[in-house]
This record gives sequence, structure tokens and C-alpha cells, in this order.
Amino acid sequence: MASLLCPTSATVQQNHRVLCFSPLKSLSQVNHLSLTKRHKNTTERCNAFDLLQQSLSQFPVVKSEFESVTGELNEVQKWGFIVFAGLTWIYLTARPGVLVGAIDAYLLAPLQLGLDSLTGRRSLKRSDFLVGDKLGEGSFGIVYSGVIVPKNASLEDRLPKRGKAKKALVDDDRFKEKVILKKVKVGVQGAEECGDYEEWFNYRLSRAAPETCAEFLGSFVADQTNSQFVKGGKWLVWKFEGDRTLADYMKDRSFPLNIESVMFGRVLQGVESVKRNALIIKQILRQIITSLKKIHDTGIVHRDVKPANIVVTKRGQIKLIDFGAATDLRIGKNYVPNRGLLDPDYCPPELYVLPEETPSPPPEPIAALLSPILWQLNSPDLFDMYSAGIVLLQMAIPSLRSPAYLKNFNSEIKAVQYDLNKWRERTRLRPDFTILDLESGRGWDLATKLISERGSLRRGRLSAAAALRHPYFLLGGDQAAAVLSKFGF
Ligand SMILES: Nc1ncnc2c1ncn2[C@@H]1O[C@H](COP(=O)(O)OP(=O)(O)OP(=O)(O)O)[C@@H](O)[C@H]1O
Repeated sequence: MASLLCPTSATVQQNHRVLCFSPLKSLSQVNHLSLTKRHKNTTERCNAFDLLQQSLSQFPVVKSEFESVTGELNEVQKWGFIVFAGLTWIYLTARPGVLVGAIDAYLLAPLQLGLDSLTGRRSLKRSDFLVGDKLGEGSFGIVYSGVIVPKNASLEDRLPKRGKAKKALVDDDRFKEKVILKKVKVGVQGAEECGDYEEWFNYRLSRAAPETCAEFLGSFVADQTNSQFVKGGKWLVWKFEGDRTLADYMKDRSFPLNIESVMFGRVLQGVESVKRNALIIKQILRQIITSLKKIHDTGIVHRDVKPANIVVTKRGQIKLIDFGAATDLRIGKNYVPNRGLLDPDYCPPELYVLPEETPSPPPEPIAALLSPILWQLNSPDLFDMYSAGIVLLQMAIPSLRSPAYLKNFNSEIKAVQYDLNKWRERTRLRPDFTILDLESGRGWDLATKLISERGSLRRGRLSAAAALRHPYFLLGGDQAAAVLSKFGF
């Protein structure tokens, strides 16, 4: 007992488990403890490194390479290696995704090309389609409705028709698969290039975010000149996704109720009219911003977001169309400094996706490597978010749906430096803010964060991901209504 209370160093040596108050013992204990701690830390570090090695054991070649590189390294160097590998991983996976982009460009795109060639998708012909009515005309192309001529159709049916004969054929029951055909204008400067870009963007999105845009069926070059065809002229073909765009719905005075049963599969019963309108608008905007988030995640900025470029499918899905002005800022595709191709009614105040002094992009692999820095510094995706804000305002404020009012709005908002709150105080347009002011003005708050100038760091406007986290969308009754309608409640 005495030795327990007052041990000598000998006792310590004999029984070092004994509780000891001698200075000598304290020191040895401290040393022992710190040694144990150091050992533990080393073990933990080794564990992290071992873990990495273990996880590589599934890939023997990579593992042996890894071991040959790291085998000679000491503890500090190994940690340096892990930190470097982590940072590289973060950089390569940061938006717009250098790694995923490289996989897409060097693996998925050639794979798609091979598969399409095997299935005949890349060998479309003029005679595969019957061209119907003209739907629209842009600077670089003319858009037609059309049908796919079935394999069993006679040669007579495949020949180009006019007037009633053509209409009868397009409406023929055998011709069930409707398509949209875009004729790239021949002899118009920049048209061919624009058509090629549009084709490239459609293939890219059909791999990266197919649900966001119209299904692209491919392209063909006309082999002879007759009726609408000019020999050598390129045609792009999409699946027909729906017969009305958001702009078509918005032209109708009954909007948004005219789109209610399309969006929710039924009429929302037991909900008062203003709230019904608000729910429909919220569901449309949610889908637009979700699609924008997906395309921005791949490095693409659409640059022409507006109701006329949003097709509503029969099942209430929103599809973005018209990627002729889009730019892929992961590799600098269709990016020309100072070139604006845009609709002034929906265009943000900065006018360009990147500052005007940004130089022309370097070769694609280098541009891709630099792209995370470019995105961090410039947030080019915010360009589309301004346009989405204008679409929200137009949907929620009926008077702004008229082109003349929209023009007046644009000159008024410019006069108040794109400060929506100031515009609200000063406008002479007498807009109706009822829908935006519901739920403590969450819709209005979101609009003010989309329609704004860029801040000093080229931020100051919500990105698509941030907009989807805004209280306007949180606990959105529109989602509940959409889900319930799917189950038929
Ligand atoms: N996949 C599709 N499904 C249904 N309709 C479509 C589809 N693609 C295009 N359209 C219709 O064709 C019209 C014109 O298409 P698009 O905007 O791509 O052509 P454009 O030549 O660029 O025309 P604009 O410059 O006027 O926008 C659209 O407004 C839409 O009505």
C-alpha cells in the first residue's frame, strides 16, 4: 500500500501500471502518452493512405502504377500527394466538369457515332421525310412540320407533293411519326456554321441532358433540288414534341389556366383561382430552371431563353429548343468575343456571356482545362437566369405578355439600372403583382434576384441551382399537385 502511495522508481520499473506521483513517473507517462498519440496519428495517416491503396486494388494496373510512384515517398510526401490528388479531383469535377467533358468527348461521342451509324440514324435521307407546313423562320433557317415516311410506303407517296395532296398525305394515318425539320438557309452568311453548331449542341445534349430538349433525330443533306429542297442544303430533324410553345399558350387571355390540365393532367379542384394560377406558373418556372441547371452543369449556356423557345409536350414537360445561339464554355464552342445573337427583350444588361475583353478560346483541350477558372470568375450561366426572370415576370404579370408592354418594361428597367424594386416604385405600366405577392412575396423576391445587374464579382444574380433553393420553390404546392395528378388523385 505504502509503495502504491509513494513509489520509488524501482517500483515503477517493477509495476508500471501502478498510479504514481513521482516526477520521474509523470514524465515517463507523458512520454509514453505522446508516443502513443504520435503512433496513433501515424496509424491514422497510414490508414488513409492504405485505404486509397486498398480502393485501387480493384484496378491492378493503376494500383501498381500508384505503388511505383508512391513507394519511395516518406510520410510528409505521401500526405502532399494525397492533398494534390484531392485538389486535382475537385478541379476536374468542378463546373463545367473537365473530367466528365473529356469522357464525353473522347468516349461517349465516338460511341454514339458508332451506334448511330450501325442503327442507320446517321444516314437519314431526304426521301425519309415528307415536309409539311412552315412553322417559323429565323435568320439562319426555316422550320417545317413533317412526317417520317414509313418503310412500306410506295415510291409515289415519297415524292414531294403540293397543296391538298400534300396535306392529305401528312394527315394520312400511316404517317404517324411527326417530326420538325429545319432547313439551313443556303447562301446566307453564317447560316451553315450556325446549323453545324445547332447539330453539335443537339448531339451533345442528347448524351448529357436528353430530358431538357427536343429529341434530335439527326440530319441529312438534300441530294437534289425540288420543291423546298436545294441540292447540298442541310436539314436538321427533331421529334415533334408538342404543337404549342409557351409563347403560344401565353398569347391566350386564359393563360395560365389554358395550360393547367397539360401541366397537372387535370384541373386543380378546390383551389381558388389566383392560387391555381400561381401553382401553374411555379410548376412551369421550376421545369425551366431545372432544365437550365442541367444544361449549365454541362458547360452550355443557351443564350436565347424565351417563351417561343420552350415547347410544352402533351405530358406537360418543358423542352428547350433552338440551340443555334448556344455556347459551350467548357471548350469555347460557338463563342466569339463581342458577338451577341440575342433577342433584346430577354437579354441581360451585360449583353455578352463573358466580358467583352475575354479573348477567343484557345484549342479545345486547353480551353477545357481552363474552363473551371473561367466559370468561377465569370459565372456565364447567369446570362440565361436573367431571361428566366423575364419569363417569370411575363407569366405572372398579364400586361407584360404583350410585346409593346415588354418593350416599355425594358426601357423602364434600364432607366433604374435594373433594380426591380425601384422599377416597382416608379413604373407607369400599372402592373398587377397579385401572383408575385402571394406567400409573403416570395415570387417577387425571386424575380428581384433574377432580374438584376451583375455585381462587382460578376455575381449578384441567382444561379439555377440557387434559384431552385429559393423559398419560392421550397415546399412548393405545385410539386405536390404534379405528383398527385400522376397518381390520379
Ligand atoms: N421539337 C419540336 N417540337 C414541336 N415544335 C417545334 C419543335 N422544334 C421547333 N418547333 C416549332 O418551330 C418553331 C421554330 O423553331 P426554332 O425556334 O427552332 O426555329 P428558328 O428558325 O430559330 O425560329 P426563330 O428564330 O423564330 O426562333 C418553334 O417556335 C416551334 O413552334
